[in-house]
Amino acid sequence: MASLVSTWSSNVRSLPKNFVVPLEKRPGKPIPICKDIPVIDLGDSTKHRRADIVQQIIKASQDFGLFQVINHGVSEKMMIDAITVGKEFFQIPVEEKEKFCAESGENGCRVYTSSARHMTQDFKYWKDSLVHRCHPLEEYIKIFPDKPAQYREIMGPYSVKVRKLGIKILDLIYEGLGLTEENFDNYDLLLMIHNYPACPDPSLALGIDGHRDGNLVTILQQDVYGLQLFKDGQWLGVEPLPYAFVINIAFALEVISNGKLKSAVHRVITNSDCSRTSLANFVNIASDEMIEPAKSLISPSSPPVFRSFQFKEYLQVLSRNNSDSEATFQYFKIGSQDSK
Ligand SMILES: O=C(O)CCC(=O)C(=O)O
Ligand SMILES: [Fe+2]
Repeated sequence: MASLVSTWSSNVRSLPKNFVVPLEKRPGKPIPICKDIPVIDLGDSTKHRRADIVQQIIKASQDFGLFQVINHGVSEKMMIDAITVGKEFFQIPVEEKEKFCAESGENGCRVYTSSARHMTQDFKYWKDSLVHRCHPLEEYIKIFPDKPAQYREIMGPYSVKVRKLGIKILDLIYEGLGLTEENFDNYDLLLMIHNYPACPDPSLALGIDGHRDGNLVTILQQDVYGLQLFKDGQWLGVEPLPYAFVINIAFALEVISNGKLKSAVHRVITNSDCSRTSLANFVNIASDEMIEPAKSLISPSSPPVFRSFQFKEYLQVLSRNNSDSEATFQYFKIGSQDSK
């Protein structure tokens, strides 16, 4: 049976009941775009400019946990091609698309509606997602979808460039935190392509509820408005700037920074006019490595705020908590009532 929202959404005029989110989660009144979210120019990294960029990134990561970057080294053409082919994936014939819905394990390529753990939720999010790992490319290119025809040819080089950008940003952040000698060779990249079809009733639905990402940093390309950041008790709209990437500080980086940087709580709302596509690139530490507050940031006056764990433990706790990233955050926080 056709299960993906993108397959049938244009045929429905009202929101199916199982997509109505609980009252307290509904988007509420329209949220304007926030012009204060920093936009950082990564071009020109002469020595003086580099120190300035490091400062801007650290400040944005402390104040917002989210910022945008421009002049980041990924060409406009590459960005257009990537989002176009991502959109096209959700338009391939239904039988082709739904073939990917069968579970194919952690190292496969999967397509699903709502979130990976929607089975355990009473309601669904108004989105479909395609997910696969990207690094090392020689190993993973064969699991990339073979439709649309240009998918591998476009997303292969895109993922390499985006991973490079992620490492550049992490390098700047580690410099700002005073951490050195990081070896980035084994850092992972997971790509999620989200498709949020035009929604018959955006006031009752959500693309995805408020959450923190679990990895180090997420590099997000978006086409139309929908992303919101939770800061100081309110939601702020994140502007879809052409050719910019949104950089999200995620949980593992908050842990490594011992709480100096803040992971961004964010969500996505839907709209009734058009579909929205986003490419979320999750840069992460290798899955078997320990995630823990950096030793150089720990002292008697600055004790560890989080305990050490492997990413696979994070995923287990997240799953046990029904994908509630706040409960998962508290679990790893030292001194919190929910911590182990
Ligand atoms: O679609 C977006 O803008 C954000 C998606 C997201 O938050 C995620 O994949 O974790
Ligand atoms: Fe996210």
